[in-house]
Amino acid sequence: MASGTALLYDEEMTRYKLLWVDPACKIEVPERLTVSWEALHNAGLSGRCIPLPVRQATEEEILLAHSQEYLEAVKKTPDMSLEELMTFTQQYGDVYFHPNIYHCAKLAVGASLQLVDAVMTGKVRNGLALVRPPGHHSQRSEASGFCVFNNVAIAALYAKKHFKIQRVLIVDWDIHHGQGLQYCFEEDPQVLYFSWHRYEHQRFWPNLRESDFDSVGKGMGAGFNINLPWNKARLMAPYFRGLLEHCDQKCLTWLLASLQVGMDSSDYLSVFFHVLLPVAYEFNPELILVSAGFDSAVGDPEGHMCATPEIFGHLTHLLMSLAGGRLCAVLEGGYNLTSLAQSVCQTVQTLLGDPPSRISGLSSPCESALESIQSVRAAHQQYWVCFKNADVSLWPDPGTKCSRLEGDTQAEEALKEGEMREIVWPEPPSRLAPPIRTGVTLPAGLEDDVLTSCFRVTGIPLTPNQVAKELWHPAVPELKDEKVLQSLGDILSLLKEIEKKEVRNGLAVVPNVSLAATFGVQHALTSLTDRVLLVFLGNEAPVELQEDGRVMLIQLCSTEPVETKSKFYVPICLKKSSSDVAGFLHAVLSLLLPLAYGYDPGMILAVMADCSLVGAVAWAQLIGLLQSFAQGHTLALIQGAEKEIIRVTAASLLGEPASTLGPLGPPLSENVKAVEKERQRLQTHWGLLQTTGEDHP
Ligand SMILES: CC(O)(O)CCCCCNCCCN
Ligand SMILES: [Zn+2]
Repeated sequence: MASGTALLYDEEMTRYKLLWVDPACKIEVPERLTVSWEALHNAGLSGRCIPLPVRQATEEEILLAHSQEYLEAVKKTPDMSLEELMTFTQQYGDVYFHPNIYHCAKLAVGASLQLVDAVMTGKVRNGLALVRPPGHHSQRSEASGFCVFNNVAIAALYAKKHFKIQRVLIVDWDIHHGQGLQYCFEEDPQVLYFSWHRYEHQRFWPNLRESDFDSVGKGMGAGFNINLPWNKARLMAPYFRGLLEHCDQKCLTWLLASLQVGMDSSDYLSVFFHVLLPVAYEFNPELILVSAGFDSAVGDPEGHMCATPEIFGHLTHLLMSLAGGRLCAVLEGGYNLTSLAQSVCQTVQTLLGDPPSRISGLSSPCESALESIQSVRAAHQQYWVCFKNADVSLWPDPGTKCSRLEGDTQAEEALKEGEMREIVWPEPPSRLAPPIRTGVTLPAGLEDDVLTSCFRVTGIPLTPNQVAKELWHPAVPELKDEKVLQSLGDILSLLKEIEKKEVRNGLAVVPNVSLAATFGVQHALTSLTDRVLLVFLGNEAPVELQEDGRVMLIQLCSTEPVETKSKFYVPICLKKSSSDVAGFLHAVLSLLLPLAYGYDPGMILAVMADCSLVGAVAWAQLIGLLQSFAQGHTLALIQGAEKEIIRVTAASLLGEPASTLGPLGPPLSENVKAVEKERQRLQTHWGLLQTTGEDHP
């Protein structure tokens, strides 16, 4: 199994810059690379990566995505005078040339291809290419938006050609629409292109009608282009204009705060749960390319978004469950040197396997984001079975100009200038990863190769009255069984190792999983955290739930569950769940993940009481996704000695990417209905469950 994270960087790519005055281009500066590289170095992250040399792309490689005449034209720029460069630049939009930019553009492509080689040959598991110029706006015969060659487009075409892969997912989280990628792959069903971008009903650059959600791809490529437009824009009502003239800095700050209309982490995660991940799992990619633009982070002069840098640690982690973890991230935009550097570090730290930091204060997606989510799901409903049962009342026709009050550019600029001075955000919390990743307690005789890299933990068996004290549980005969008392002692020592931050997560194979789960929850609540998420696969849920919210129980069962009104008890009844992998996944993505992010637990207990409910691969996928939470503090409890389940659980807890679920059939409609019913019931309590705007129930 491949391991290791590649990091590609060459300071040669800092040796070009804007040589004349152009307000549109002044933000694309060499320091973008140097601050990112230095931040990775100072955080001790670059030292944990595998450095790979960049190289110049060959002409043949560039011609995969660009025309000969365009290449010939760009080839002439190194010998051009300043005037000739300015004239040459005029023919394109929002981009600039420099005598050394052709050289750097070849290095940016070459770095991307080196990364694809290393990942596809298994030399590394994943990696990041820190490059400039960026690429996702450049087209076959045209430079655009600071881009000269389309790094990620060439990487995808190169991967298809040299590694014979047939399904590449491109995730473009840059705040601008990568129209160059859309044009390149819109008829290609082998490359699924997903982009979110500021759109504001076509008022935001590059102001293209085809950046809207109804551009779904063409011909054979229909369904393989997903645009998620962000349409909320600051409403510069004319009466603000008057106010501005009398506005001092304080009032400007207040005004900005009330206008701060960028999207935040709740919006981003909702799009992952309800749009990108369902399609990505159904597409079942063999490789993930990320057009990693960080102008979608807070503080960026282009993006004006509110999501703080740690969100990129989560977005990266959620994507690492796909394609067997083969993920190549290539830098695109990002112009606030502080949030750019922090976001790059968050991304690399997750690629290295460190647990994402807890994200608190998530709420629900804003109304505008819900409109976009609903519109995209409706537009793609005919192409992806995961949206088959989505509420389809299509949002206003695409491309409608919302009745926005026209912006007042002078005031808008004033706001922006003022705004840039005002935005501050907390440093991302440090993400300590304990020295030992996985502790394991299991009955003797269950040796297995993967378990050797776990840390064996054996506790002192509990005495019956110790249990009576620790366990608010009616005394049951099992509590006399010395195997049970031993396993409770083992769990106690595992939890203590986690509590002491010696161990990140743990696996216990137990004789009685219900007692173990009850004991684990109660001990975690007394010594580790005030919120435990218990994910229980089996029909008899162990714990009585106090409605105080200190435990959230998500129970996957096969028999009709009890009716419940509780917002902390979520029974998910799935029929034939072991064969309906798509139904299981739908429950995980549209219900379990949003709930867990909204609940923000300090500990996760993942309990497999009944091995027949889901297959080993689906369970391993779940264990991987659950490590997004609680700084990776996951305790898996398994009853019985299903060797395959034990092995995949340990492998996933150790950070091995779960193997892919393979092509997914349509989910059983009764299972989708059961999940949708729960989602409807709970979405007023847990906002991340929402997928539609208010007006459309
Ligand atoms: C890689 C990238 O997507 O970040 C490039 C964005 C280009 C933006 C051009 N317009 C700039 C207008 C200045 N206010
Ligand atoms: Zn951008």
